[in-house]
Amino acid sequence: MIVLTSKQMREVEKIAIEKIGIPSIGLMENAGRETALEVKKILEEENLNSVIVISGKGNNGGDGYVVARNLHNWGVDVKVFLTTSLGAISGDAKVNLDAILNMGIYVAEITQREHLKFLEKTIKDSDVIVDAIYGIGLKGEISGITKEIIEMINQANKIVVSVDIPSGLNADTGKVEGCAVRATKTVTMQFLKPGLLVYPGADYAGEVRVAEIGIPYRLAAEVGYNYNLVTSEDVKLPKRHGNTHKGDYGKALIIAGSKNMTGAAYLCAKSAIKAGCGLVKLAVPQSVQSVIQGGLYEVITYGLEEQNGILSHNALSSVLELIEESDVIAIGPGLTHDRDISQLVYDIVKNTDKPVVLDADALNALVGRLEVIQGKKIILTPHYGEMSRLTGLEIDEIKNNLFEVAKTFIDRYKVTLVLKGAKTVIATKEGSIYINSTGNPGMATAGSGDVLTGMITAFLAQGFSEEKAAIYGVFYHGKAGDIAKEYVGEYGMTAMDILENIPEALKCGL
Ligand SMILES: NC(=O)C1=CN([C@@H]2O[C@H](COP(=O)(O)OP(=O)(O)OC[C@H]3O[C@@H](n4cnc5c(N)ncnc54)[C@H](O)[C@@H]3O)[C@@H](O)[C@H]2O)[C@@H](O)CC1
Ligand SMILES: Nc1ncnc2c1ncn2[C@@H]1O[C@H](COP(=O)(O)OP(=O)(O)O)[C@@H](O)[C@H]1O
Ligand SMILES: [K+]
Repeated sequence: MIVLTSKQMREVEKIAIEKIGIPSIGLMENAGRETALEVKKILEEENLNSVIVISGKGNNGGDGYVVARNLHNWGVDVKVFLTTSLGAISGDAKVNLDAILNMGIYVAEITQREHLKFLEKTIKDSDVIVDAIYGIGLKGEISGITKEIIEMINQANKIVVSVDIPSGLNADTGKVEGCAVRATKTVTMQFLKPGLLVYPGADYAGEVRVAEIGIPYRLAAEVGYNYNLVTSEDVKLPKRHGNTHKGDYGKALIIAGSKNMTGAAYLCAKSAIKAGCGLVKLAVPQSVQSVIQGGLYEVITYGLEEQNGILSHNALSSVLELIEESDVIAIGPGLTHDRDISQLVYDIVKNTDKPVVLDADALNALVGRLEVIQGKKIILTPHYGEMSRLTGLEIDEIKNNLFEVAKTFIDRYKVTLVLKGAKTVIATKEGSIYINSTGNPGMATAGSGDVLTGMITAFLAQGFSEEKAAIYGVFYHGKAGDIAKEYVGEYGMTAMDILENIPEALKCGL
């Protein structure tokens, strides 16, 4: 699903209005009416009837006047409060402000602190608040009286419908600019915005609905959009052809495990098989081979050179031989981290041009010498901690700038990046960003990432590009977690529960 940044949104609006000739006031009418219909639905469902619209001085505020006009026409008790003076309103917003004034709808200015008491009382007496203070025109932090108004909205414990984006949210990053409205529902115009889809923005946006306001969809391609929300529509699975055999679904080699982390290797290999890989080979330290083999009926295991239950650099030639007979490789889950492993991973990556998924300790192994991945067919799957080690950035810096961090990384290394988190972000070599829409907090459990690595590897083995394997792997991993949640809930969910629901998740894609 297409997602536009505020800059791209302005570009499509400009083309729609200036090149195509769609009247801007018509777009505002549609935006306001769509929001009003949403509010009406809520009022009817909850058997409520009074609304307060709080408008700012720009076009977001203009949408608010249209909401008020439509609700008034439908018999709703509606009042409008401005966070600015009436004289400051211009353009299409002014046209709509004049219309509601002419209709006799109540309009008040909240420009001084002494007005706040009255606003507070009106909010208290209203059932629903429409937030039309700022949209995509917000610049910098909110301060002063508007900040106090937003805090008042949040403390009121009312149903809040935000127009386009919750006021105070950065539409591009999801960052809170000083303060932001906590919406029950956000009606966003024509295209999703990135800030609504990642935290903290996603928390503030509540339920998001995209309203069609009359801007042609094709304009998104014209401005070269590069953000996408991955939904079930985007990850349809190809039907398998009858006349095929296991060789057609790929041979994967997984290099994983150590004496204290046999489970990681198990989870990863089993997940690859469950996600449809034709043949999975698992290379582990010799001394743990028999432990890991138990229960892994479908996987061929190899015990390689090791020291104290950890793979040693002497395993390199065996690994390279196994790679010769494989289509794709995954390295990392449960390897542990030491200097020998680090050199082993480095040399494996250096010596192959086949698609490789790098996870967990394989990422730690490459800290400080990432040049080796440059331009290769590589997918990295770091969580924020691993990303911090790879880039030297603080975890908070990564969390607050997911898109920027991901883009800077792929610009430099030209690989595929899966930046794992509550909202996983995938950045592709070509500079596109995909935001995942599945998954739940039950998946914040040890071994969940190993399952993901197995799934991405399986899609790669089945002939998907790195980009598609990453997108499909992340989506269906989340989907398997969502199905697991139906059975075991979030508290008790384990990586095995996710793994066991991979087949059910994949059935949804056919
Ligand atoms: N242009 C169009 O074609 C359409 C725009 N629409 C609406 O218009 C919105 C964008 O409108 P605008 O561009 O007027 O912008 P906004 O209405 O989002 O707000 C911008 C106004 O707030 C002020 N402002 C920005 N940051 C501030 C800060 N930190 N502190 C104090 N004041 C600040 C600006 O000076 C400007 O006057 C969209 O989000 C959408 O709701 C819709 O009506 C649909 C059509
Ligand atoms: N709150 C959450 N909501 C959705 N997905 C989550 C959440 N927390 C974790 N996940 C997913 O679970 C996986 C955890 O991976 P990782 O941190 O590598 O775990 P481990 O190293 O224990 O295997 C990632 O794919 C992540 O996106
Ligand atoms: K808003």
